[in-house]
Amino acid sequence: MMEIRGLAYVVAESTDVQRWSDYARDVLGMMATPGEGGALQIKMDERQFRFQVLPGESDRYLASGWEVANRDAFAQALKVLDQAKQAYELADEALCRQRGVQQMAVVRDPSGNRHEIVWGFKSDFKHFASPQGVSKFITGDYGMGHTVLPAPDFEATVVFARDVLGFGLADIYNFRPGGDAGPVVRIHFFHCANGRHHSLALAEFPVPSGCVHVMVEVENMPEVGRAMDRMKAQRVVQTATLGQHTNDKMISFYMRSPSNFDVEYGYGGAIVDWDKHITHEFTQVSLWGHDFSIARPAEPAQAA
Ligand SMILES: Cc1ccc(O)c(O)c1CC[C@@H]1C(=O)CC[C@]2(C)C(=O)CC[C@@H]12
Ligand SMILES: [Fe+2]
Repeated sequence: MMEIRGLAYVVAESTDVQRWSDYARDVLGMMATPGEGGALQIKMDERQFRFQVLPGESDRYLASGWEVANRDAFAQALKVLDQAKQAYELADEALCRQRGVQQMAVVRDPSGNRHEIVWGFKSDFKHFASPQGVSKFITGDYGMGHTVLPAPDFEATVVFARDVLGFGLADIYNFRPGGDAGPVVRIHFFHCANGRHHSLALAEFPVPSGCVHVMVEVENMPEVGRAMDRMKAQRVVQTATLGQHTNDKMISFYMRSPSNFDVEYGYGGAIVDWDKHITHEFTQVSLWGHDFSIARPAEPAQAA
């Protein structure tokens, strides 16, 4: 078994790193500092970064960083990859230095998403002091949050998440974008070895930016409200209204990021005891709120 402890970081590509820097500081309330080779380090806790933004030709999501506990757990992860006959690359020293880790194995899932399995993060443990006075982000043992990735090759990608990366299925949502009678788009929510309800979700549709959204969590409701005010003040596009999810009970809103995936900004995510959890299918996205239609283009008119 591979034992992933949490989502360590995400990597994005940007044609305008300054825009990401402004977004991180002015909207997310995180610290942004220039790193090596024009990379931007976005800090939300005692780690050097949780978002790494690389200058490039496009505005998209590049990779998810998954952390195992130590060298032994990493060796075990490589054993799992070998046994699964899963192709992987060990990152060279330069890449390990850029991400600030001891070792990294890079794999692509069947839908083409890049996963970086890492151990041994490097940090100066510099205090996180939010430029917007955000009290704190919920990270630590729970990882930095969750990521929702496109999985057009759904069956194979779900098997990869479960049998290769070792994620457990928390619950299932069969999304019917066209209404109750319409076709089903599956979304599976996966947990790793922490109490966060999901660290990864796989959605059965392609996404040009490479990611549906990344969720970050703050410690109280006022911080969510204040983030909404900053989103408005900076004219960032909101993609869903405030609401509360049925599965993880998170109260959150959604907005666009400069790399064209969304950021879900939330509070109050449930902490799950996996020995007691029962996997199920839920049929409502939210207990209240979460209007995703605010940013969706209108249905194209039927051709005559
Ligand atoms: C359903 C759900 C539970 C917990 C979450 O953290 C969460 O983000 C979601 C929503 C998943 C999904 C999405 O992110 C993109 C827009 C989607 C497909 C919808 O329009 C409904 C469900 C949404
Ligand atoms: Fe989410």
